[in-house]
Amino acid sequence: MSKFIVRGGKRLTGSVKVSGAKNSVLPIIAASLLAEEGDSVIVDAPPLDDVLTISKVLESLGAGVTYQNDIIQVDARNLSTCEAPYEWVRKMRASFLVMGPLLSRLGHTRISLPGGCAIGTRPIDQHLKGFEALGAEISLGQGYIEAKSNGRLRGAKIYLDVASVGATENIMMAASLAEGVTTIENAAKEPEIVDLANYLNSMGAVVRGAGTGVIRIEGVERLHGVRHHVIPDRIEAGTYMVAAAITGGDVYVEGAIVDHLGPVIAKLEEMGVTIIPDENGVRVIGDKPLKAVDVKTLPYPGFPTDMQSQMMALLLRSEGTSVITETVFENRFMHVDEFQHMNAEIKIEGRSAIVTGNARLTGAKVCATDLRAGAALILAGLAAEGTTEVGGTHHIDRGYVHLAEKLSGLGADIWRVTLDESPAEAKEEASKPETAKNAPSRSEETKPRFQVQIQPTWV
Ligand SMILES: CC(=O)N[C@H]1[C@@H](OP(=O)(O)OP(=O)(O)OC[C@H]2O[C@@H](n3ccc(=O)[nH]c3=O)[C@H](O)[C@@H]2O)O[C@H](CO)[C@@H](O)[C@@H]1O
Ligand SMILES: C=C(OP(=O)(O)O)C(=O)O
Repeated sequence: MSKFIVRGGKRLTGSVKVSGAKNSVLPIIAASLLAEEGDSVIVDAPPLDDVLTISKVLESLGAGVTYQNDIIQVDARNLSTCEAPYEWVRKMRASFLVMGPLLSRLGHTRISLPGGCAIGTRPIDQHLKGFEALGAEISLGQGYIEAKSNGRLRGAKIYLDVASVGATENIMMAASLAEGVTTIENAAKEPEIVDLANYLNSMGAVVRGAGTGVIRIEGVERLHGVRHHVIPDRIEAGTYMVAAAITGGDVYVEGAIVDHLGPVIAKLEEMGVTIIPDENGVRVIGDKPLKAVDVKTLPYPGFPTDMQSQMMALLLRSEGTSVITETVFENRFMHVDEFQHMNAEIKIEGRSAIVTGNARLTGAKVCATDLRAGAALILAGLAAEGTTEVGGTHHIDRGYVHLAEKLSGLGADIWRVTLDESPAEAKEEASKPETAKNAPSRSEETKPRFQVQIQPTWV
């Protein structure tokens, strides 16, 4: 077990490079299961724990997976089973994204039910509704979902009750090998959907309209492996933009795609942060007092729920009172309690949080309740007086590549320590994959973690 130690008060300056997008690479790796010929080569794959998890799911299905220098290579020519085991699916909800590819390629799949998590119950009814519309028979039992089709899936018109990112992706992948045309109405429009559609199209699929509310997929008989570059992570980019603003700094976020960050940039500008975009990234300068603003999370192109907690950290430092309304997940204010340990004044009223600005944040021992909450606590720590200790680092490792290193590179006083384990933690450690278990001590995050831990068994 480890934690991040942050000593606040440093103004961040310099340049930080954004890694490949977690939420793109996960469905793209899953989609590689559709390639019956050739290897899939995925470039700019970030070395994250979630990437390891989905790779392990693919290996458990019989695919060959190697990882080196941010490139994942998948050989899915010969799959040995259609069953994705609990052991890996339980670690990460996005593992469920293998269901669409397996169903359409093999006509049968059995996957452990993904659980709820700290941010909400996260049902999968829209995924299943889509598979059923394509002709699959779905059954549930013993914690598993089974889907079977009699021959090829058949194209259908599917209206999603919620514009779910995962359901749109799963249905797009399943429909790519179906017979005939599928249309997804009220589809999610996130940039990661467009990245997946581009990937599928270069594999030989015919997907049109990704990025709009209606996606049309013309099924084909076979797909093949291709080389693909993953888009930069807009949430990681947004997190560093907030890091610059919260420390009154001047940071160039290299690789940030301005078009993907519209609502984040709009809110930062409304607060008085200076944003200077160019073709390779965006410069963020916190040179003025911060104004309070209201924020409402929405599906893309609205303000991303994955930036809500980081924005809350920043609003704590603004002049005035702000209201944050979370409309995407029903339980995504768990970080409020943790912020309160740092002297923040925040009141929850239904789906809104009333954030009192001008907080004199003080360092405290806090715990990441989910991935973005962890990042937000670190951001608050950067602006707090004294030392903040952020536990629950396994959440942060799911989605941020070398977070402490990147922030240190900007002048932050942050490092990582390994703690002695209690018996319960040792048990949890024992259930981790061998590669992670045998990892060298993470006494300080000075080395690329993923390569140290994972490469030996993957390559
Ligand atoms: C790996 C990945 O890409 N994760 C992202 C993805 O998660 P994920 O794909 O799980 O999120 P969804 O877009 O599916 O969820 C959005 C909302 O729809 C609901 N819902 C979803 C599916 C369903 O079948 N029924 C249903 O009711 C969810 O409970 C939630 O309230 O989009 C979220 C919303 O932008 C982001 O926070 C996550 O970072
Ligand atoms: C909620 C997130 O991811 P996931 O859907 O993988 O849990 C996130 O990236 O903030």
